[in-house]
Amino acid sequence: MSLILVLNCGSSSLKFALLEPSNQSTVLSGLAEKLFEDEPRLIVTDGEGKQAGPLPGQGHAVVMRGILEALRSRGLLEQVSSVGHRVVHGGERFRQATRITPEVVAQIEACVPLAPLHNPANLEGIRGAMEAFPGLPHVAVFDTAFHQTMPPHAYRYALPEVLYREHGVRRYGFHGTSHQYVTRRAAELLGIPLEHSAFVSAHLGNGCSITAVKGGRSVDTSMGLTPLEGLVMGTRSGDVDPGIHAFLAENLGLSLREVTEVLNKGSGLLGLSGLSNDMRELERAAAEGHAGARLALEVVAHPHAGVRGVWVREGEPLPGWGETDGWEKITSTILR
Ligand SMILES: Nc1ncnc2c1ncn2[C@@H]1O[C@H](COP(=O)(O)OP(=O)(O)O)[C@@H](O)[C@H]1O
Ligand SMILES: CC(=O)OP(=O)(O)O
Ligand SMILES: [Mg+2]
Repeated sequence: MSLILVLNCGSSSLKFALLEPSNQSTVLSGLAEKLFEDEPRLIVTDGEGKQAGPLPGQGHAVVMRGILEALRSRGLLEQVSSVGHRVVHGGERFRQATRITPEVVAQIEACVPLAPLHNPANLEGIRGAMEAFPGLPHVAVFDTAFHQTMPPHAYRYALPEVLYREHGVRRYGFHGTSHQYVTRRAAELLGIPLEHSAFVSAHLGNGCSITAVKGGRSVDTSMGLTPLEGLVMGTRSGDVDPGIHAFLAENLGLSLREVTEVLNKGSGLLGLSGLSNDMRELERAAAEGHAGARLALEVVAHPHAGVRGVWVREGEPLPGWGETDGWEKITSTILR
């Protein structure tokens, strides 16, 4: 068998799958979540069922070793013929999946400042897998690529033109593979030809984004220059008044790096609740009366949390709604 290993190094999790390309079946898949918390675990699913085991440390590199062991113990290591990597930020350079070369790695590194929670994790996955499978083709699939069809009025910020022209300051959008997949699949299931379809797709996990997809092409999305803009997320603030940076710097003496850290890692559900970035835990705590957890759920359900923003920006009602990733029950609250 000639199998494709697919790796998705997310901000808080690592998901992988081993695929049989001839019939698109999944031979093996797995998930390691809460990678930076106590006692991270790897759950592997194969034909026999699910097996969960502790990981000997935190972070993506440790999970990579766990995945290789899971493949080795099942005699699958030698059957891997290529590796696909989810990469979050590809800037304007990458409009499609791209074979990874040292030059491509350098470009992904150059985008680290634009996706500080993600591109470093993606690079760890790439380096770990390239070490494990040095002779195989590795391909990067970019979150940003699907959104390259957005028109300028959707991707340009109302900022001086020179910032776009010389420094690439624009909306890029993320979770593109996910939005593309769910809207294609939704059109298929509804029997609508893709070119006549129109959907709003919500990707709700630790990172959250919403995208307007018309005729199978992304026309607008909530995430921006970085995956910080838009919806309230696990540890990310989503939209805030841009004046907040100056306020925090001038009144609390925070450096820009510290402000970025607060907005990316200490905000969102975690910041609001003071308890957790995990929707499951917040739902439990809210049911038990935890005030912070309740507030966090109310804030994500509020229209200002941005779910309706893309819809409104697009200017016309879009009939379809697709949803994906971690959150399972929250959408009905949001759409209320
Ligand atoms: N069954 C569930 N119900 C509600 N929320 C869930 C559920 N499972 C996972 N989640 C949420 O999804 C988050 C994980 O999102 P995920 O997209 O898998 O991670 P990442 O964004 O790092 O890839 C968790 O922190 C939690 O908030
Ligand atoms: C771009 C992004 O937010 O990704 P994730 O959901 O993996 O955090
Ligand atoms: Mg995610």
